[in-house]
Amino acid sequence: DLSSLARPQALRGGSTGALGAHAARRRSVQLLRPRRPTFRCSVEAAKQQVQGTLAAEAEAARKECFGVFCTTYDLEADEKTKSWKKLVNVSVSGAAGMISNHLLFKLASGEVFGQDQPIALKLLGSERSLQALEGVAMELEDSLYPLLREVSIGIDPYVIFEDADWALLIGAKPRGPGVERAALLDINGQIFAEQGKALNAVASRNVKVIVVGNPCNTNALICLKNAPNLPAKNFHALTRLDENRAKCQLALKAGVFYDKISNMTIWGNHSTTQVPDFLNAKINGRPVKEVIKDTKWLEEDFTITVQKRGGVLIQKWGRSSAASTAVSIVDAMRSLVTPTPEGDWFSTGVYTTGNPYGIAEDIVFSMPCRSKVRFQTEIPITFLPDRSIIQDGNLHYDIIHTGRW
Ligand SMILES: NC(=O)C1=CN([C@@H]2O[C@H](COP(=O)(O)OP(=O)(O)OC[C@H]3O[C@@H](n4cnc5c(N)ncnc54)[C@H](OP(=O)(O)O)[C@@H]3O)[C@@H](O)[C@H]2O)C=CC1
Ligand SMILES: O=C([O-])CC(=O)C(=O)O
Repeated sequence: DLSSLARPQALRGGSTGALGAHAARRRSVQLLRPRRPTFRCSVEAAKQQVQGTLAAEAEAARKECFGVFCTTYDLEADEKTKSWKKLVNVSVSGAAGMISNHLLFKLASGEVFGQDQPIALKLLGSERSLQALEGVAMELEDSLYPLLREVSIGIDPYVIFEDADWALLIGAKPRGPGVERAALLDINGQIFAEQGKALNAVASRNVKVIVVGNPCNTNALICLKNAPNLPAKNFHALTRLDENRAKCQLALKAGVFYDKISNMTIWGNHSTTQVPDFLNAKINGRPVKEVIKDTKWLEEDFTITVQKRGGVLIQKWGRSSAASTAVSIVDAMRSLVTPTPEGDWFSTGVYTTGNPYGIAEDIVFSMPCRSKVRFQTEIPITFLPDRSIIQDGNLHYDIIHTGRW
């Protein structure tokens, strides 16, 4: 039914309607399927009953899909796409914010999942950001990413997190100059309680959650505690930016390119209390202390530089890191879905229960992890503490990833 395909664009109006029609042709619709049924929470359903207007219908249509992304397609009918994997649903909160503005385009380009993985982006905003969110979705339309098959925008986490395979929880107030991240807890904590409940209710049972909004360790804990039906091991607090910063500083001091730095652990919180572990890190496969003889620099300057890097950046730029954070989210996701190179590891904030390091139970704490991918389907990531790999004080914590990536 072509009329139902065109309808959401016509209702939304504006110049993207024409682009939608163009893109529908470009994608050469071979097989038409009915549109997916619209999921509405009871509040929204009640609102629409009361209003009963075209505007409400347009709103509902817009929450389901956006513009050109309402076009139906059949990947199997096209030679180029028929070997592609099943669509992956990625929900992103704070989607109109600075970090997302970098991240969404990386996700859509295939940087994380590869060139045979089509993707649906479900973007969560708020009343205040809905216009901006439309702008973001329009830019995604205009980018013509072949892998980006669906985009929906909305303000209800119960809608946007439905069937999410990944939830990237970015939406939260950032700090300003001179403020510690922990001070954001009063404002931001509640967001993650609500979003945890929503994930618990509607996300894929195997959803992987990366909490970015600060203070991210505590927010991740709040989130997982509100999602008791999801595996706690699937929740992560983003400390990959700290790992990347630490690698950069070691490379700078050693005079090597940063790809020579490995085994970099960030222990603890994404805060000024974190411990970037130079004792177990390596440069060209050698312990850092064999390469960098300046112990004072390692023990004092290096640690403080990494701990305070975010704050210094805010002082200089007037706002917090956005592009490098987006890069680190991509790195963190890629590390979860690809086998970690032999002997190396990466850092992520994980739920500590059952950890092999003696870290207090029942918190979210960054530690070294490894990922093993076995290409099986729909089996959750499992953390298996493996004491046999603990050598020479190089502790790490295995993630056996058996998802479909
Ligand atoms: N873990 C890490 O390594 C890093 C974490 N961060 C954190 O990520 C978060 C997002 O940063 P960034 O994208 O730069 O921020 P932006 O201000 O650009 O966007 C944040 C989004 O969060 C939403 N939000 C929810 N509540 C509030 C609030 N009370 N005040 C303002 N915005 C709110 C807004 O979206 P809407 O209106 O749609 O809800 C807004 O668009 C921050 O908490 C920041 O501290 C930043 C860098 C690194
Ligand atoms: O410093 C901030 O507030 C933002 C952030 O978490 C970082 O850049 O590490």
